[in-house]
Amino acid sequence: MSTPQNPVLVPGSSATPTAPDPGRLRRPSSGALRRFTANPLGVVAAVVLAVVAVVVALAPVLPLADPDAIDLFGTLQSPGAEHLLGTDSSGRDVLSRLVWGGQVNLLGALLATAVSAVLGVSSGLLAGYHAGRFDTGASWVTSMLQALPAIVVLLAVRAVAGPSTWIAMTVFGVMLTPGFFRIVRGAVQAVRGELYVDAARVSGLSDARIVGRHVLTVVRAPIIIQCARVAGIAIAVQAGLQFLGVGDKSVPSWGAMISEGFRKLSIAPLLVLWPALLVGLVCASLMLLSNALRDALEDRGTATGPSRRRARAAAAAAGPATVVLPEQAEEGSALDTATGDLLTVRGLQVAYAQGDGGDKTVVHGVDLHVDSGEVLGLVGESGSGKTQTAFAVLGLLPEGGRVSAGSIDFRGTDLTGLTPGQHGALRGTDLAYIPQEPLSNLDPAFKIGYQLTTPMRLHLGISRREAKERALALLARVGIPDPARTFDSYAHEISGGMAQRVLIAGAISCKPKLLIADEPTTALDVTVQAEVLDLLRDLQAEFGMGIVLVTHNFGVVADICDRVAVMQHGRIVETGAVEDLFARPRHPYTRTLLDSMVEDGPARPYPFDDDVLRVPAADGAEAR
Ligand SMILES: Nc1ncnc2c1ncn2[C@@H]1O[C@H](COP(=O)(O)OP(=O)(O)OP(=O)(O)O)[C@@H](O)[C@H]1O
Repeated sequence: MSTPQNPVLVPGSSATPTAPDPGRLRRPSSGALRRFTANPLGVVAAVVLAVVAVVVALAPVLPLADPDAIDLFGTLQSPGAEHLLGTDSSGRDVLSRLVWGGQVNLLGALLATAVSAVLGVSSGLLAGYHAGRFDTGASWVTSMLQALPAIVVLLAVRAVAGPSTWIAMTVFGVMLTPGFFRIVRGAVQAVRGELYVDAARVSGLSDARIVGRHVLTVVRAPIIIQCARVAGIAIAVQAGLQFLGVGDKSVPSWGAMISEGFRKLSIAPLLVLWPALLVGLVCASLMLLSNALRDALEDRGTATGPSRRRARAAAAAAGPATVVLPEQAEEGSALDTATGDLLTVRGLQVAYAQGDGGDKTVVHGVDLHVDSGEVLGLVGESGSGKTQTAFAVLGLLPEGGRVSAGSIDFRGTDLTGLTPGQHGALRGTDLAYIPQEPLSNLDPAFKIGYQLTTPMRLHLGISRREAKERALALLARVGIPDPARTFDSYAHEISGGMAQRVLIAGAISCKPKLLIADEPTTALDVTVQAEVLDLLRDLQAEFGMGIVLVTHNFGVVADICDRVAVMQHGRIVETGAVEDLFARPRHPYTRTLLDSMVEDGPARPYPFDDDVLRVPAADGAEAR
């Protein structure tokens, strides 16, 4: 198995909120609104911003004086009935110029925010989700942008492109891209390592859907917060440029008004007060709003605990309740060329590209065979290559891994010749997977019901209501005592055993032809282990599917498997019917594994004859 990944978190700073722990976040809900309205500072800030935005937007229809009308006989007037906030050194109405100036400043800030959000979020999503060269290139570009002094760049742009506020704010938006990029990239990298994302992949969801469904949910809150912060920064910088006289002087602006008021400070101190007050008020409100949003959106309550991938252990997520959909399941088969055999693996090699240009082969010429309705145990100690073999069949080898030789014949089609898209179309339908860590394979941001019904609706094109009915039926079938309640629960609200049943429900929902279960009981306590094995056995009999059960536990093999293949160092060293192999293990490695099982004791009593089970213990005495 590969090394667990740690989430890449972005260090917090005034302009850069930390990327959230995806395991901690849940979907923004009405609770977020409640938390937000409970924060008086946030509410006041939102009201202030709303009032300013509405007044500025209504400038053309409000009964305001012409902001550019010069009155040389009425300069520097104090506030009065005719000019509520007085006049400037050219006799222009200050209130009118403030309101009209807001259009330039607020729209400029909006432009900068939109540019930086669109560029930063899209590049962050791509870099975080796909990594590789784009990540390297985008990280390099954003580092370079961060190193550039924004004001100097904006002055240079002014010199080259003229005083246009829109050009300046577009460039400034590009310069603010790294903030969004780093937040999103960090969050996506953390989410990408989550098992529930692999689960979604196995359930047949496309990358775009996975990003939309699992990834954007996690980064939504920090993006909103960052938007508020960037808008505040853009207003402040814009006003600063206008103050320096490098803005567009043909239209009123807050910065230019501050500049003029500053020059007349000794004779008309109020002139600087109004625009400075407005800039301060808007910037402070944006900051307070972003803090309130952070508190409201990121306070999701109960933690589910860190859940990091155990290599690429992907899980079968959800599909339709095929207990009531046998005909669709048959039609849903992506392979039309079925033969009598289900899975035949010949000479399978899995290799990983190494930094020195060479290959590291981790699976060496594995041969396997599984018939429909047969349960094959794939046994071996940790690192023997069981999971790599299973992932090769699923088409989910981790980055850098590939099938370097051999064939995987699944119902008459060689899976090694399929494109990733074709292989993906089989996952969640003909091929299903049950993982080892059930809770980690459920997205903490979504209710169980949503996770069950979404792939169901995708694969079968059924309505939300129909999908719910089928999901409830399926939950009942796998032995969930209160399906409706579990349907409406989050992952952290159910036990590990229930989570495993939910995943089994998802895995069998498309009536798969082949189910690969990777140590499906390891994370469960002994009683629940037995129940889950019983369930698997019942479902296998009911659906007639083939099962490959990856395990290191011969007790589990004895409990449920028909045949067993023993792996060591990436090779199958022995294979045979379970009874034969238990009675007459031929390979020394198999004997060692059996001996260790005998010492530990079986998971529970074997389902077959006592005589068969007597295997020689290490000291030569018979043991079971
Ligand atoms: N991403 C990877 N890059 C290189 N080698 C890898 C990678 N993932 C796994 N391996 C190697 O492949 C070999 C087989 O690993 P695999 O995960 O199949 O073992 P396993 O039998 O499933 O063990 P476990 O029971 O611990 O999961 C190991 O030697 C492991 O180091």
